[in-house]
Amino acid sequence: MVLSPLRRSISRYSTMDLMFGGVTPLVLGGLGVLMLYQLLRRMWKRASVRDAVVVITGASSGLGKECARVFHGAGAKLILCGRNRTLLEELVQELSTVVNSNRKTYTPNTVIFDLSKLEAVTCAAEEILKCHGHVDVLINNAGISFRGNILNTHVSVHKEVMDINYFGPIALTQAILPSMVQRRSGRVVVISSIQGKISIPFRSAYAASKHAAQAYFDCLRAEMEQFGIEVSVVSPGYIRTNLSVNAVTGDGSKYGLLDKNTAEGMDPREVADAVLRVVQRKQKDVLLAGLLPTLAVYVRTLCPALFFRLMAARARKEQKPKDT
Ligand SMILES: NC(=O)C1=CN([C@@H]2O[C@H](COP(=O)(O)OP(=O)(O)OC[C@H]3O[C@@H](n4cnc5c(N)ncnc54)[C@H](OP(=O)(O)O)[C@@H]3O)[C@@H](O)[C@H]2O)C=CC1
Ligand SMILES: CCCCCCCCCCCCCCCC(=O)OCC(=O)COP(=O)(O)O
Repeated sequence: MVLSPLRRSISRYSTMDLMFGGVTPLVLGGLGVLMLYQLLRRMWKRASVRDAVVVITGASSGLGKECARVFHGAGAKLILCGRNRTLLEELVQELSTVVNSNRKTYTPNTVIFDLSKLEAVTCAAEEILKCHGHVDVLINNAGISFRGNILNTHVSVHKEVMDINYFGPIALTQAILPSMVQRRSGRVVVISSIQGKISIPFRSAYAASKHAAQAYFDCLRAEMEQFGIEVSVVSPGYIRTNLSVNAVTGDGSKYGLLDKNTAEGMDPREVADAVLRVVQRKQKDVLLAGLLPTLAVYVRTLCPALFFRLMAARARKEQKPKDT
């Protein structure tokens, strides 16, 4: 189309005017307002854990112990759970001596029980509720891992891992939920794993228990929303703890070794800080892992055939000496 010189200059003028005088500042201004709104919304949405009653299972070591330190520092009223009374009492002692000039801190309570014993879990839930009359945040952190070839694994071992990583936490959650529902308030956090999203060879019992937990807590999130109760699933990659040392093998014996991946894993303190942020920001489902494990989760979803090939190759390469 050929424009007359006058119409060309009007058209050019309108375009320039629209870009620099009209639309651009409007768009930029709009974006600025939107960003400010999002920032303020995030700040308003933040939940404080100060004075909140926070239950942490598996607080005697590793990630649970670091969560205890971080949530204590943030001013939470802690109820620390585990089987090892001595380790938990040492932690209470340590936390009681921490001086925090910024905010009031509380001496934690402890509740000792074995997650694999369902009656003990029910009694423990009653004891937990008696501490402060309610629970604001339940962090299902305790867990055990597994090392073994499926061919040499007793079904009783699958059951043991499932009892500790799945049935125990869901029994505890269900025992505490009614009081949360009554108060129309509360948050349930579960420390799952990247292996709740993908399954890698020689981890069958562990990966299965973490997948089960992911499914259960996703259902719980949907069912609890109407009562104002929120659910967070946190899925970390390797963390530098005793998880591999405490892992169980196919015949039920302890694995007892610190794996290289675990030794080179994330600092538990950083993961604990991230768990605090998950609670404060009310995040629902969070991956805490490096590029490769995160990529693996996407490849498993988008290109499963490739993922299965990679895992089969890994299985051939990584036969554990204990399994041959
Ligand atoms: N380390 C890692 O690489 C990763 C860990 N995770 C998850 O983090 C969570 C914490 O593990 P982590 O700190 O690494 O490992 P640790 O072995 O250091 O800690 C495990 C905790 O679970 C408790 N626990 C184990 N069995 C039972 C039981 N039968 N009843 C009650 N408590 C029990 C232990 O306490 P006690 O002995 O006193 O009973 C201990 O405090 C687990 O759920 C794990 O799956 C997720 C991804 C990566
Ligand atoms: C073409 C691109 C392909 C990319 C796909 C890459 C596939 C690589 C596989 C990576 C596997 C990551 C496994 C991570 C496992 C993990 O972090 O687990 C956390 C734990 O719970 C550790 O428990 P464990 O008992 O196993 O120590």
